[in-house]
Parts: sequence; C-alpha cells; structure tokens
Amino acid sequence: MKSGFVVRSTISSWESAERFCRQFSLPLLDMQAKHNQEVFQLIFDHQNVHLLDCRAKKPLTLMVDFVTGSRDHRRKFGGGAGQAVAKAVGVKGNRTLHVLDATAGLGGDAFVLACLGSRVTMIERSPVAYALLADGLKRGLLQAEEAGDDELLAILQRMTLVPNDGSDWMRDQLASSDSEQPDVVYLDPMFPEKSKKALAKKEMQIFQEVVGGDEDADKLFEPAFALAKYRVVVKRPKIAPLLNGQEPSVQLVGKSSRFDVYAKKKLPE
Ligand SMILES: C[S@@+](CC[C@H](N)C(=O)[O-])C[C@H]1O[C@@H](n2cnc3c(N)ncnc32)[C@H](O)[C@@H]1O
Repeated sequence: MKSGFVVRSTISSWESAERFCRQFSLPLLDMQAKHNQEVFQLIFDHQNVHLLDCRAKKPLTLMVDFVTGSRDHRRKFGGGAGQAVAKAVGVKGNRTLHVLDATAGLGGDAFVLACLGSRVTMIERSPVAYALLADGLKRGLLQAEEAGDDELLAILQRMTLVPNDGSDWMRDQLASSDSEQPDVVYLDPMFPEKSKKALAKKEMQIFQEVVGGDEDADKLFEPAFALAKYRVVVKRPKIAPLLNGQEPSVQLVGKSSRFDVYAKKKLPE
C-alpha cells in the first residue's frame, strides 16, 4: 500500500465498518474523530462505501457502481464479445467460462466478463479495493433485486469476491485436492509506472495512489499458469515489459494497453 488512509463510519454503518476493520486489523474512527490529516478517507455511510481524496477543494470520491453510469453503459452498448478483454479471455457465443481474476481491483474487467456469461472468482488483497468492490457488489445485488432487473441480478450473482493475495490463493488451490480448476486466469496488476495518460480518469489516479504499484506482480505468473485449464491472460500498459519475462503465445495490442495471452490448451468450442 502506497498512501495512508483512515477508515471512518457513520453510526448507521458502524457494524459493517467494524467487521471490515477487524478483518484487516485497521482502526475505525467515527465521523467527528480527529485524525492525522491522512489524505485518503475510506467512508462507510448509509448509502455506500467510498474513498475520499481530501486534497482538492471539492473532495474527489471513488466508489463502485455496477447499476448506473459507465459500467451500465458498457454493459448495454460496449460491444459485447467484440471487446478486447473478451477476445483475449476467449468468451464468445455460448462459450461461458469460469475465470479467476486474481487481481480484481474495482471489478471492471470482471464485470465485463460476467456480462458475457462467465462466472468470475475475484481475488483482491488491498483492503481499500476490497471494501469498495464488496460494497459495489452488495449494493448492485440489492438494487437489481428491487428493480426486478433479473439480467443484472444474474450477472452480479456470477461474481464472487475473496479477500486474499492472488499468488497465495492460487498456490493453496494447487495444493488442495478438491479445488476447482478455473478455465482462464486473468491478471491485471497495477504497473508501477502507469502513466497519467494510461490512467486518464482522476478516480483511477487516486486508486493507484492508494493501492500503489504492484512491484511483486511477477510472482503471480507461475501459479496462474499452473492453475489455469486453458489459458492465462495478462493485461499490461502497452509499453510495459512482459510479466515475469514470459513470452506470450499471442498479443492483442490496443491504444494504451495490451493483452498477453498464454495458451495451454485449445478452448472448448
Ligand atoms: C490495475 S488494478 C485491477 C483493475 C481491474 N482489472 C479492473 O478492471 O477494475 C490492480 C489490482 O490488483 C490488485 N493486486 C495486485 N497484486 C495482487 C495480488 N498478488 N493479489 C491480489 N490482488 C492483487 C491490486 O490491489 C489492485 O487492486
């Protein structure tokens, strides 16, 4: 974790904030408590969990929303199986896969894959990212249910979030006799020098500031390749070196990022 943050909660959300803080051994402050002027505040309130960057006059807010805004727009008009991430993972037509997203972040890519019918197990180690994503999922499920949006409900029900380190989790799966082998392992660790251009959105810039660069990203490759049934897909900024120095079978190169595909076996039709 690069930057410090404090966790605050209103009385209405105290119980869930307390559970989260116990899980990650973090102190919890109420909204009035004085703190050491941390720039970032993770706030639990009656509406949602959000990250606040207090530097600007008008503080910037980051939260996860699967129901409205850009993710909803991408779900409806984003190009479906023609999107680069879908092509790289191999989702198409009736081929639905079980994808392990071992670096879930804010669940953007996982949501795209779940929209296309995949079941996605998401692993996230950063407490801040985990809190934001868990809240987005929970709120999304509630809102979809209330609105009677069965399609969105089914999409979100295909997404499961686990708080853990991806390498450790995959190694545990490899050591366990009754684990389920994912069809595809998807990796998108934060590149330490992701340029501001690659992180065009202000919200993503503050996310990177809090989570930091994933300097140990290379460690993910070996267990991912051992665990995946068909392929490993690595998303990287276009200019970034290969993960763990491994040559991919295929590269899909976009404007600012690329997908490196490491094939093990041909995907089922
Ligand atoms: C660039 S973000 C992923 C963005 C994600 N693909 C999305 O669409 O929202 C990278 C995330 O991977 C997480 N991460 C990096 N290494 C990890 C590891 N070994 N285990 C679990 N999470 C990891 C970071 O905490 C960060 O939240």
